Amino acid sequence: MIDVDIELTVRDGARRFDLGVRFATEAPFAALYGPSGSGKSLTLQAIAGLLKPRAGHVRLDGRTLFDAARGIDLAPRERGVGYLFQHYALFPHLSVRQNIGFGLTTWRRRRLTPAQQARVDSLIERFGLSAMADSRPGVLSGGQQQRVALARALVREPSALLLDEPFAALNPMLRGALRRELAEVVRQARIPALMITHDIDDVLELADVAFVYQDGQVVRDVDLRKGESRDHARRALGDERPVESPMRQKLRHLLNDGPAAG
Ligand SMILES: Nc1ncnc2c1ncn2[C@@H]1O[C@H](COP(=O)(O)OP(=O)(O)OP(=O)(O)O)[C@@H](O)[C@H]1O
Repeated sequence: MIDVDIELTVRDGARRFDLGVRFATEAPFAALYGPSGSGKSLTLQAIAGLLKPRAGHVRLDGRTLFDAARGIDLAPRERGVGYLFQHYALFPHLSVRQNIGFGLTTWRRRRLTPAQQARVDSLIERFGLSAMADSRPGVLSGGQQQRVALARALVREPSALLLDEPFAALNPMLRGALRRELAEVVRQARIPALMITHDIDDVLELADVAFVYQDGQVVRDVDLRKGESRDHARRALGDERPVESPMRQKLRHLLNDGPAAG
């Protein structure tokens, strides 16, 4: 269960941006959907504790991470959330193994305990990264880099996963396959995920519920589990593009995802 109700303002010279959003859901996979610059990343940063709202609260599974009125503001490390950054933010000078283990180290203690090392190894195996565990991120494909970033986000056994445009760095050919992979990882980890995206197909393929952003506010929420048609969901999400013909849809699936079933 994630419950967010926050107000914050950021300034950049004479420019200011006001964010005032409120949403709550028990859905395992929620999306924050909206145009560029509408406040999605600021929301994720506030949930992770990287930005401090001036008012409101953030609750996760009944735990209060932030509450302005009660003076609660947990440090990012204490919040128990995994963060997958846009473009992954892997350390180029560290190996895959060191990147994954990084979240478990501190300034004072750089070496992992045997138990922590075992956890890193199990993630390396689970994500199919054994052959490249000692390689640096620069030599990996986009999909492999995403897996390293996901393993790093999960290494501290978080109670929620925050995903900032998880497919932004990938070419369209890879997106379909990696959406399925991400869905499987989130299902296996049994923790709720909150994903931000401005790609409507990410929402339609992955999310149970979507909160639609506009100018720093949530203007609509859309329940995608109702079993209504994709076209209906598209319209509810505010997608004005003309509806795709079945032939074009099939072509797009063939191009992105390989042969369609049936
Ligand atoms: N640290 C900051 N200081 C000042 N302004 C900021 C800061 N971070 C974001 N902004 C501004 O706040 C607004 C919302 O930014 P945000 O990154 O949340 O948008 P977004 O919906 O995530 O967009 P995108 O999909 O492009 O990532 C933008 O106008 C942005 O320029």
